[in-house]
Amino acid sequence: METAARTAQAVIVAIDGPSGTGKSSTSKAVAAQLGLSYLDTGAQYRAITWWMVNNGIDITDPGAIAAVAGKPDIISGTDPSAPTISVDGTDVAGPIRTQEVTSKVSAVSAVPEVRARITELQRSIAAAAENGIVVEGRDIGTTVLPDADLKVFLTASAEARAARRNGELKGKEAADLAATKAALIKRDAADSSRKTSPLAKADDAIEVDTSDLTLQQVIECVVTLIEEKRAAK
Ligand SMILES: Nc1ncnc2c1ncn2[C@@H]1O[C@H](COP(=O)(O)OP(=O)(O)O)[C@@H](O)[C@H]1O
Ligand SMILES: Nc1ccn([C@H]2C[C@H](O)[C@@H](COP(=O)(O)OP(=O)(O)O)O2)c(=O)n1
Repeated sequence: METAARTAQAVIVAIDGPSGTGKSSTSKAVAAQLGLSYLDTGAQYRAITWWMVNNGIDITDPGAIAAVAGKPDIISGTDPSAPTISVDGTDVAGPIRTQEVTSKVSAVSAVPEVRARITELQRSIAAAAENGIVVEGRDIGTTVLPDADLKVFLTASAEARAARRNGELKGKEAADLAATKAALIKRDAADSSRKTSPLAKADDAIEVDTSDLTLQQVIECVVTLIEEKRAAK
């Protein structure tokens, strides 16, 4: 895919970190405030996982996953005020957030053929973003966009992350704090220990612990870091 002609102020921002550290909320708000595109790469891995489940693929069999990894057509809308995700023309924004998909996404996203496919998609979306883009995930700074202008790695205590996730689930699905925390820790361990592009902080990423910060403080911190990068360009 061709690289779009970029505006002078275009910046590529990579935001990585484990679940519940504030990647999505921060990235969306920062992108909206600065007029950048926004890409939720976790939603893409969730979308391919949803497709595997929906098509009866045995997700305990990496060979079976690899064989069909190229089949689903995944399209991400990158407007931060209304991000979208579809698979083969179906809007899957809701179905990709179920506990079933959440419990299976680490296994699917560990398969190298899945990562190669989704990484290529992510790079072409970033290359087409004329005004720049905020891309959030697990391996953006290390693997997908190693030349990003700014890399941020968000962290937070498991307690803070579980409490945030439970706040979202309340009323929808059973929300037991200990169970949420255990599931988060299990997913972090799987995502950090896989062979192909695991969850990791890039050497040149700036680490921000969000445990005791409000969302607004994290947003302001990232906006300031981007403005510093833009001024130095
Ligand atoms: N600094 C923060 N303080 C309190 N709540 C936060 C903070 N950052 C995010 N949240 C809330 O925590 C939940 C998870 O945030 P999200 O952005 O989805 O994290 P991630 O994308 O890293 O999984 C959301 O409900 C969000 O509003
Ligand atoms: N760049 C990425 C982004 C997500 N993944 C995988 C691993 C994650 O557990 C799942 C889901 O990511 P997502 O960001 O939606 O998860 P949370 O919002 O943090 O719960 O996808 C990945 O392997 N690489």
